[in-house]
Amino acid sequence: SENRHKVVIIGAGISGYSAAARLIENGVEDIVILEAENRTGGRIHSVPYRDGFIDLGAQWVHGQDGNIIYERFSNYFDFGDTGFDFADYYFHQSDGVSLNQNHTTMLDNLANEVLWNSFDRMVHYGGSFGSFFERFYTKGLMNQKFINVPWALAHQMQDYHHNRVNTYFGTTSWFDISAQIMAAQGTKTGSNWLTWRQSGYKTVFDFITKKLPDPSQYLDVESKIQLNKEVTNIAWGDNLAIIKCADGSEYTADYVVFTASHGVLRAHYESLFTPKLPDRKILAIENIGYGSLEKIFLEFAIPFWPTDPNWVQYTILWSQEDINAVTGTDREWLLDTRAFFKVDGFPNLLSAFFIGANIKDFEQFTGEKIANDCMWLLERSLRKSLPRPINVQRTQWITEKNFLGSYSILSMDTARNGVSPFDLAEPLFNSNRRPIIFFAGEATYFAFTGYTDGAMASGYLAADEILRHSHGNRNTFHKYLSLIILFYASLSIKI
Ligand SMILES: Cc1cc2nc3c(=O)[nH]c(=O)nc-3n(C[C@H](O)[C@H](O)[C@H](O)COP(=O)(O)OP(=O)(O)OC[C@H]3O[C@@H](n4cnc5c(N)ncnc54)[C@H](O)[C@@H]3O)c2cc1C
Repeated sequence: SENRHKVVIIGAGISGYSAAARLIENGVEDIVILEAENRTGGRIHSVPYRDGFIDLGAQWVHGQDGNIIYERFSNYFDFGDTGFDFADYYFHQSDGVSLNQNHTTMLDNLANEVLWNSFDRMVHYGGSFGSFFERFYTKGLMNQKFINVPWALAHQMQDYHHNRVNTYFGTTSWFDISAQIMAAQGTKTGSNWLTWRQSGYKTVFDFITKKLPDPSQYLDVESKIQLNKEVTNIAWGDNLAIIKCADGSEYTADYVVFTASHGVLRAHYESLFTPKLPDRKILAIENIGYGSLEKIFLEFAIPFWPTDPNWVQYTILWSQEDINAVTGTDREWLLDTRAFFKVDGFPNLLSAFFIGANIKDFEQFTGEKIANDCMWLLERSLRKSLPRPINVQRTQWITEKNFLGSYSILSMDTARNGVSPFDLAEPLFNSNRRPIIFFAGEATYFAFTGYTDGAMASGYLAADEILRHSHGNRNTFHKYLSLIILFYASLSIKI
C-alpha cells in the first residue's frame, strides 16, 4: 500500500538527510522520511535575516581535516571563519574596572593549554574535565612567571573558562564532563570556527542531496519527506516494523532509521518502542548526557564594537562583588554570560550563548528583557553608554518538544556506567539477527558526538548497513558486477 516502504526514516535533520541521500544514490528509492516539525533541518535551523540567513542551531563547521563536511564540500564552498582561534582577546571586568591585560593573557594562555592542548594527558585521566582543569591550572600557576598575578584574577579566569566549556558543551558544570571520553574522541585539525557566511548552515543539505555543485546530480530526498508527522510508536516483529504517528496514520517498513534527538529519545523511549528496548540501550539512553544551550542575536543600527578583523568579542570576567550583587535579582541569569561575539557575514550583529538549564526562566523572558539586561552588562563592563539593539532573536531549544535541548555529551555518568554512543547506535535485531531498527543522529556517533559532522556520518553508516542487508546492496553489487564485466569486455575487444 501507499504507506508500506522499504525504509522509514524518522527525522529530517542532517542524519536523516544523509541516510536518505546514500540510500537513493544506491538505488533504494522506496523510502519515506517522517518529520514531526513543519520544517526540515532539525537542529540545523537557518532563518532568513536581512540579505541572508542566520543560524539558530548549528553555526560552525568545527575542524577541517577529519571533518567530513569540510572534507567533502570545501572544494565547492568558500567557508568564512569567525576567527576565535587567532583573535586578540581583551578582557573586561563586569564592573568596568580595568584589568592588567598582560596578566589576563598569561592566564588565558595557561587555561587554553590545559583545556585544549593536553588531550594526550587527559585521555589517561579518570576524572572530569573540571577536576583535570583545576589540577593542572593550579599546578601551572605555581610557575615563577605568575608570581605577580593576583589569585583573584586567576580565579576569575578559571570561572570564565568554566563558563566557556559549559557553553561549548551545553553543560551546567564541567565536573559533569568525562575528560577521558572527550579526549578519546576523534581528532580534527584546522580552524574550529568555519561558517557558511550568509548562506546559513542549511546549505549543507544542498551538498548532501548533490543539488550543489551540479544540480543534474540531484538526489531527490525532499520529495520523500512528510512534514508534521510526529512518530509516537514503533512496533517491530520478525519481518516488519509498524510506525504510528500522532495524527493516526500508520506506516510499515522493512527497516527503520530513528534519528530523533537524544533528548526526545530519553523523554519518550518507553512509549516509543514496542517491545521495550534492551536494558543496555536503556542504560546508554539514561547515562549519556544531553545539553541545553540557548543563543541570542542582538542587532544594532550601527556597530559600536571595533572593526579590526582580529577583534572577535567582548570578553567579560565577573567580579565577585558583582556576582554577589546580581545573585537573587532578576538579572541573575546574566551570570551565565561571559562573551558577546561578532557574527561572520553580519556586521551589525552581536551574539551570546546561555546554558539554558541554569536559567530556567530564560524561555519566558521577552526579547526586550533579554536586550535590556545584556545592554546593562555591556555598558557596565565597557563603562560607556551604548545604542539600544533594534532587533533581538532568541532560541527556545529546551522547550521545543521535538528537540528538548541542544546536543549530547559524554558525561561522568556515561563513563561510570561504561556505556557509549556505540550502545545507542546498536540496531534492534529480529530473531534471525536481521537488523530492523537502526539508530542514527549526533548522539550515536562516537568519534564526533554532538556535532553535525558526527550526525552526518551516522546517517551514512545506518544507510550503508541497510544496503549491506538489503536488495539495494545487491543492486549496487549487480551494478558493479555489470561494470566489471563491461570493463573486461571492452579490454577483450581492444585485445
Ligand atoms: C544551539 C545549537 C548550536 C549548535 N552548534 C553547533 C555547531 O556550531 N556546530 C556543530 O557541528 N553542531 C552544532 N550543534 C549540534 C548540531 O546541530 C546537531 O549535532 C545536529 O544538527 C543533529 O542532527 P541530527 O540529525 O542528529 O538531529 P536533528 O537535527 O535533531 O534531527 C532529528 C529530527 O527528528 C525530528 N523528530 C524529533 N522527534 C520526532 C518524532 N517523534 N517523530 C518524527 N520526527 C521527530 C526533529 O524534528 C528533527 O528534525 C548545535 C546545536 C544547537 C541546538
